[in-house]
Amino acid sequence: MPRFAANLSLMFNEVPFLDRFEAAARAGFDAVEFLFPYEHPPEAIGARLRANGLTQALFNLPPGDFAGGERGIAAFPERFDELKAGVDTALRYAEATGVGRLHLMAGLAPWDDPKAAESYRRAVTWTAERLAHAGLDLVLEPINGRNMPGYFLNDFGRAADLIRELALPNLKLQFDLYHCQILHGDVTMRLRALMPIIGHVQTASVPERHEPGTGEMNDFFLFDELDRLGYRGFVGCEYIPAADTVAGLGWLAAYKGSAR
Ligand SMILES: O=C(O)C(=O)CO
Repeated sequence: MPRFAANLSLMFNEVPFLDRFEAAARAGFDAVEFLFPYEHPPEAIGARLRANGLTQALFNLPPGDFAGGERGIAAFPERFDELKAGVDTALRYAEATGVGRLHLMAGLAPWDDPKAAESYRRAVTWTAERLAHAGLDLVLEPINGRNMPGYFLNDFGRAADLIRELALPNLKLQFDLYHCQILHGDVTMRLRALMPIIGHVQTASVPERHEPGTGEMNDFFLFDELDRLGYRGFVGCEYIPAADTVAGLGWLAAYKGSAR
């Protein structure tokens, strides 16, 4: 059975961020992920992880002004120095949390803009090499345009091509089952084709981005498929609970009960 990580940016919003670690552990999770930790000191995050026996599965590198609408800066050549400083910041959090992989967001820019494309390649290469020295993977995630209009990396094939072309050993794909279904469909076949380069998986129901098992996909089949394909990483539960987070965890109990 895959190892599920609660996404603390979307789940357990009933309590303040730092209290979500305990809430996730009490609900039965042994791993967590979140978008950004940067409003809290690294030591505070590390302490919550340790106090609750949790593993940090993933978080994102600094994305620019997220509250102001930015969704990453890697595609902007004039932001390269800021990106490099952000990597240093993220590495302090990586050390405090023991995380094994970080996600680099691209930004809102057209894929066919040559300046954006060149900037993205340079940022990805530089960041992956920097993270390699710290023993970390870098993951890239295609994101659908309904949730993030104008996002640069909005195609799984393009992401896979870039990862294969750069051929950096610690550069991998973040495969969100939800984004894949919305962007392309045929999720199982894409999992099979891309498994050798997948470094992290996320899940949510389609179309509402709620609990797995509540939408158009057979999420349990996909979780079983991850096992069949030998995936040993985490599955981040990056979904918006339909109501109360804990009340909505019936899907996890049902899946655990059905899994061999
Ligand atoms: O928006 C998403 O799906 C993300 O995972 C951003 O990191």
